[in-house]
Order: sequence, then structure tokens, then C-alpha cells
Amino acid sequence: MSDDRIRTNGGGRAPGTSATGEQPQTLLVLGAGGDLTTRLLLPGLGGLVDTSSMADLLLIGSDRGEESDEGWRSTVARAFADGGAEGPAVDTVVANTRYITADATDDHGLNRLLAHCRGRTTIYLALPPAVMVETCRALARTGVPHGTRLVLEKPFGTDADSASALNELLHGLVPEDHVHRVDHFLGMTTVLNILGVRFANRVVEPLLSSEHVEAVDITFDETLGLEGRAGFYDGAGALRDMVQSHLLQVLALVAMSPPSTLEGVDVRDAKAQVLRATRVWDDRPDRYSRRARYTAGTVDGRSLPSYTEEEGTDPARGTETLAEVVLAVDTWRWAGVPFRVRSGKAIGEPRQEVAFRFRDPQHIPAGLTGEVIGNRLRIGLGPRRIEMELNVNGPGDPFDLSPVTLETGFGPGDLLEYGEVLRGVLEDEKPLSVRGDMSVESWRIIEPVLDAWRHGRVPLHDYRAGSTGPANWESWET
Ligand SMILES: O=C1O[C@H](COP(=O)(O)O)[C@@H](O)[C@H](O)[C@H]1O
Repeated sequence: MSDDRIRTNGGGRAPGTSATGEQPQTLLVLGAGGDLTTRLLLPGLGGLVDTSSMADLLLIGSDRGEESDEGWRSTVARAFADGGAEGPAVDTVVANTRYITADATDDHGLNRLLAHCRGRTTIYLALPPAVMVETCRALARTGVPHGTRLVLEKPFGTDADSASALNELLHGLVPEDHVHRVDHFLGMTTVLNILGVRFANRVVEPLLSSEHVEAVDITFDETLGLEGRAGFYDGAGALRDMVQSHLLQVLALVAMSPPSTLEGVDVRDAKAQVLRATRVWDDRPDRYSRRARYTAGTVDGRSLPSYTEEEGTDPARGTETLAEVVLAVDTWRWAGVPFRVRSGKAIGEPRQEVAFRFRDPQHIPAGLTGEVIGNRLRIGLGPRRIEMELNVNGPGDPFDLSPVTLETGFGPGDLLEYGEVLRGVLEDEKPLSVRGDMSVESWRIIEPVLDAWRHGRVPLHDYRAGSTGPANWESWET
């Protein structure tokens, strides 16, 4: 098995061996003082160090702000504990970690940082977009140790052109194979489960095509509102924040042709083919996209102010907190099937799933009575569950149909999402990150929508926080 094959749960390494054979390695986190590092990255890393006995990992945190080694060590220890990690490997990594105050956009600061790295070096850029580009430029000037892996958080560029320019900059630094564009959805067991459900079930995969499927709904709604993230979110909105990145990656997994292996090259080629074939339905973003923004309301018993009253938002920007777009995937398998992609914040009773809506049966024998529902296969993206909605002869009259749902849940993965992502990075599992061409394609897909919205061709509606969206939105007619 080569290095970059997706490993499913339970594929942990034998205790005592390191992630990359016996080679020591350094993980240098730039942006160590940020929320992403403390809230997501470190708890995920702790679990990975624990399950993989990765005691030889040298973790270096760096940011512009002053911090002592001691202070950083307790931050790391706390975050590892939050992620449920404990044991000798965890203790060793905590004891050896250090913090270096440096400005990574500055050559001197970078050289100082790189001088502390040993073995195979992975530089994780947990930085805001503008700083990230400046840091890549600085890295291009200073150069990086041979074999360095670069890890970049989203957003990767702000449009297709800037994503291409960033790719070019990175390719001047390290080969594409050594670049990991992080999409934490690709570390979610629920998302990876799409592979198992699709490709290990004879009763599923042959049915997933335009012959049997009428529509595919990819939905990731959240009860969460802005929650203090105006600085990032107000300049992004739901379409860029969720659809351009995560949900198009999910769409690619859902629609790709079966790859012959789970090697990075096979999975990524199959996904890239889908993205290249994807466009807004009927090429009409004004007709097949919608946007809305929440007003004050109650979600899960919490009162949320209206989005525009959240601190740091600029109402004039017209940032949407709910985005929907209907996409076409022009391949033999999916031509004519609408993919309705949606993500919203502050939504009551949110759905997080991929739902395949099947066509009606060609013929129902006369004599079977009752309502026939369209079959649906739902694969949960948040809650870990799979549901199949079927028609059966119900109780009572044996010829009367009733709908039933076959449902099963499954437990969490061994690692938190960021643990899985970091494992992908440290073990070079390519399918768990986004290839450069895919990120450009994803921007290309949504640019017509952004353009239509920018020019006011699609109205910005309101919905009450805690509702399911604007009251006047009806089902898509495609
Ligand atoms: O990347 C993001 O994802 C989260 C949703 O993912 P989750 O794993 O935290 O459930 C979303 O809330 C956030 O706005 C977005 O930037």
C-alpha cells in the first residue's frame, strides 16, 4: 500500500513506530496564537500523537505575539487534553514543544524559524488569507528545507485567478505533491463514509445515476450563527465559506466515477473530472441561485441578534448567511440531474446530509393503494447516520402502502476531524486534501453566481434565525 492511500478508521499504526517510518519530523505551525490552532488543530493533533505514538514529533508554534515556551506548553497540554489525548507520546511532545515569536512574512523571522526544524518539515500556515500569501512569498525568497510539506488553510484564493496565482507561487517552492490544501470535511468520517456506502454496496452504486436518481441535495445547515467571527465571515458569506470549499468537495465525492483504488492520484483525478464538468444549472445563476441573511430569532433556545447587528458586520456588504445553488454535472452518469447545494447559519432543525431522491417506479401494480413516496437515500454529514426511505405494505390492509425509514447510525471515528486531516498531511495521504486544479475549478463554478449577486441580479432575502429559511422560498423547479 503506498503512502497516500486513504485509511479508514481503525487503521492506526503499531505503537512505538513513527508516522513516517523512523524519520523524526517537525510540525511548524504559523499562526499558533489563532483560534483555529487552539480550538481545532491542537486537539486534533493530540489525538493523532496519542493513537499513532508519535513521540518523535517536534511541534513548534510561532506567531507575531510574544509567548513563553512555558505558556505555549500549557496551551498545547490543555488542547491535547481537550481532544481526549493522554499517554507517554503526548507527554513527550508537550515536553519538547516550543514557541518562537516571529513574523513569518519577514525573511529574517522565517530563517530563524527554519533553523529550528529537524527531519522532515511540515509548515502549517494557519493564517488569514492576506498574511498567507505574504508568507508564501517570503518562503519563496528564503527557500525551504528539501522535502518540506506546506499546509494551507482555506480560503485558497478569493477567485479562480488568485487561486491559480497562489498555485504558481507554491509550485515554485515545492512540488504539488508536497502541498496540502486543507478541507476539514475531507477528514470527517461521515464524508469519507460516502466512499464506503457508494463503492462497497452492490445495491447502491448501480442506482446512482441519472437513470434512477431525480435530484441530489447536498445540505449543510447549522444552528450556529456568526458567533463572533465577523472578521472572517463578513467578507466571505455562506457561498464562499461553505459551498466553494467543503460542499463542492462533497459533491465531487458523490458524483465521481468509481476509482480503481483509493490512491491519491486515482481519487483526485476522479474528483477533478467531476468539478471540471460542473456548472450552474442551465448557466443561469440569476435563476438557479438564492441568498438570504438571518434576522433576530431563537435557535436551540438561544436568542440571536439579527446578523447585521452582530459586532463587526457591515450591512452594506450584503453578506449572505444562507446560500443555495443548483448545479449540473455534465457527465454520462449525471447529465440532467440537478445537484442542489445549500448551506445556512442559524437554521432551526438543520439538515446536514447528502440526499439522493430516486425517480418514481415505472409502474405500480393496480391494486396497491395508498401514497407512494419517492425513495430517498440520505447519508448524514453531521449526525452519523444513513437512512433509506421506502414504501412497504403497511400494517392493517395488506395492499395499502405506507412509508418507512430504514435507519442506522454509526459511531465516531478514532480521530477528530483535524486529527484525520493532520494524519493525511503527516502521512502524505493525498485524497484528504485538495489538489491545486480542484480549488481553481471550485472558484470557476461559483464565480458566475458571485457575479450575479454582486450585480444585484439575485435578491438578498431575510429569514428569521431559528426558521428553516425565507418563508417565500419554494422547492426548486428544474
Ligand atoms: O469551515 C467551516 O466549517 C464550519 C462547519 O464545519 P464543522 O466541522 O465546524 O461543523 C462552519 O461553521 C464554518 O463557518 C466554516 O468556516
